[in-house]
Formats: sequence, structure tokens, C-alpha cells
Amino acid sequence: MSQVIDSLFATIESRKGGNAPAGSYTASLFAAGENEILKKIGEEAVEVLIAAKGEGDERVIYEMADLIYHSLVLLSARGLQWSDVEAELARRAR
Ligand SMILES: N=c1c2ncn([C@@H]3O[C@H](COP(=O)(O)OP(=O)(O)OP(=O)(O)O)[C@@H](O)[C@H]3O)c2ncn1[C@@H]1O[C@H](COP(=O)(O)O)[C@@H](O)[C@H]1O
Repeated sequence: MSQVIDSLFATIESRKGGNAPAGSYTASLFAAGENEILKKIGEEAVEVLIAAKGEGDERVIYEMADLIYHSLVLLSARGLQWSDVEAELARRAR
């Protein structure tokens, strides 16, 4: 599972710096800036809540995937790594 996130994060990183393929949504988010990324995270978080309160597990999974993707874009925009989050989770493990 971690491989899926590692691979997605690497793709997100590759969309930085002007070498993204035409039509890249990730590149458009980087171009729009951190406030826009934060806005998307807020929207996606609300969509997870709405799905969990009444739309069923399939929608929860779908919206959570959107939330995780946008969270990875935020990490990348801030120069952070997915491995930073993994390290924090590992630190908490008991
Ligand atoms: N995992 C994602 C991913 N998850 C969500 N999104 C986009 O996030 C946006 C979510 O927007 P909204 O919530 O407003 O929802 P929407 O437009 O109504 O669409 P829904 O997703 O809700 O159906 C949509 O445009 C989705 O396509 C993603 N866009 C890209 N990726 C991955 O990122 C990588 C790079 O993609 P590009 O930058 O587009 O090349 C690829 O591996 C993609 O699979």
C-alpha cells in the first residue's frame, strides 16, 4: 500500500518545475498556489464527512482518496516528503 503512495508522491513531485505534461491537474494546483491547495483540502475533507454521514462506504473511499491526493500535493508544495509523515506515524507506533 505504501508503494502506491510512494509512487503517487513521486508523480506529484515530477509535476513541479515546469516539466509537467499538458493538462496536468497537479501542475495547475502548484501554479494556483498554496491557498488554492488548502481550499481543495477543506472541500475534500467536507466531502469525506458528507459521504460518511449518508452516502456509504464506496463514497467514503472515493472522497478519502481525493483528500489524500490533495494532502500529498500540499506536502510537496511545502517541500516536505511523504516519508516525513511516515516517520511521524512510526514515531507514534506502540
Ligand atoms: N490521484 C489523483 C487525483 N485525485 C483527485 N484528483 C483530481 O482532483 C479534482 C477533485 O476536484 P473536485 O473535488 O472539485 O471534484 P470534481 O472535479 O467534481 O471531481 P470528483 O473527483 O469529485 O469526481 C478532480 O479534478 C480530480 O481529477 C486527482 N488528480 C490527479 N491524481 C493523480 O495525480 C497524478 C498526476 O496527475 P496529473 O497532474 O493530472 O497528470 C496521476 O497519477 C493522477 O492519477
